[in-house]
Amino acid sequence: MHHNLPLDCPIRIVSLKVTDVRFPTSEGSHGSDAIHPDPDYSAAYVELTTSEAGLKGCGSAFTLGRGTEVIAKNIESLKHYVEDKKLESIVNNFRNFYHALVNDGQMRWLGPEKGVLHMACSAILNAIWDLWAKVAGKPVWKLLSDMRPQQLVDLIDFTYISDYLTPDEALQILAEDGKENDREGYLNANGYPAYTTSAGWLGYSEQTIREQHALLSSQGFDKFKVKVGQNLESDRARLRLLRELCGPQGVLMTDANQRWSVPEAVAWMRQLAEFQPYWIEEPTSPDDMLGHRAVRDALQPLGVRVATGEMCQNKVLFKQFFQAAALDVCQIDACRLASVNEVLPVLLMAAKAGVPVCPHAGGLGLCEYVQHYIMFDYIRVSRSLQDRMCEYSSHLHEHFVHPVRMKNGAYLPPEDAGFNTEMLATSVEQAEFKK
Ligand SMILES: C[C@H](O)[C@@H](O)[C@@H](O)[C@H](O)C(=O)O
Ligand SMILES: [Mg+2]
Repeated sequence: MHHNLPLDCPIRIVSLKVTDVRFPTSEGSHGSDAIHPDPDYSAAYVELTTSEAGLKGCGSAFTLGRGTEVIAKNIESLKHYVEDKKLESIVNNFRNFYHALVNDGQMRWLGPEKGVLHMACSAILNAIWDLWAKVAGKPVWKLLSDMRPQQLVDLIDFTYISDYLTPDEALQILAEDGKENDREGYLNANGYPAYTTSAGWLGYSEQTIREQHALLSSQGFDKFKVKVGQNLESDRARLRLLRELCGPQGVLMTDANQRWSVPEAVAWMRQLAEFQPYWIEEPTSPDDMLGHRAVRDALQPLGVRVATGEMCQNKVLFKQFFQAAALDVCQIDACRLASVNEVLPVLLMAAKAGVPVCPHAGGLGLCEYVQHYIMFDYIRVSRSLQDRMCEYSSHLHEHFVHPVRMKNGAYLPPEDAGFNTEMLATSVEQAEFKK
């Protein structure tokens, strides 16, 4: 593998520090849905200090408040994978490093590759990617977009997925096509299309929905997601309101956050179909592939797609969702999948399956992460914007050193080196949860 860092002296990771940060978003019902009535947007926030003064890698796992300390503890148990290691030795053998980390012989019993432990791995890997991109002097999407196909394939651990995607197939998908389509230029000029959830949280009053809709449409948004699943009459009222506000051309999505059984999902969505929802997100358990498939089959005649993925535990489950044709829209989550090394194969499997990827981004820092994935997906993987849009929520960006930049309801490609995930020191200090 030849990533070859442009370094004179190798950079060593000196220490890993993890902080439990929590913001009281539930006070304003921001982020609320049918199954999470009081989310406090939080994170286990990792900082890797290095032998280079002032240079650090920052990453996180997004959480909802209580329980963040559990992920933080898991991260501490994995410290020795990075402390006193050279960055070069990690990224030049990234596939092996990744495999060793997510398969730690003792910790693995708590997973494998799922739940708290996998999110802990994600936070650590996210911080390594931030560090690598900073050292390379590029934003992560650009670091990836500039890699040769083989370099990208070398980042991927094909364990448990090679029956669906082989390294050769991955190479073929990534093989550079002519530069005649200037997709990077397109993104710089127009940005990547987004939709927003910030007018549709379940706990918002009619007045808040109206105010948020007015504000967000003045910022150029014309696609809105509405939380559903708690009360049918209230769902119908809120969808009617947003349909009125958006007009017949506006795009409306619905999100049930796993609230229903399969038959309930179908019956409930039949009652909402007249408002023409573009998709229903997480209609049932995130682990129930065949259930999703049944909902998809039942709703197809109504023109309602099935979206899922924010709680899809790993690349193996995503593989099965593709194999079972159980989803129309793939919603990767940047802190549940274990960073770039696992998002990459999911993007590639989605491309093989012909499924658009529309990342999940309601949460702390998720917009900052996923913008890198959509830019890269457009430039090197799917090479398409057809049926694609990335979630945007407007909360807590002010706590980041380099927050997302939006223009006319679209994400502009990030320009700063790194993963845009470094938080302001003052914010970390203020939001640190003290027991
Ligand atoms: C608790 C969270 O805000 C979720 O409601 C949120 O991530 C949501 O599912 C989304 O799709 O944005
Ligand atoms: Mg959702």
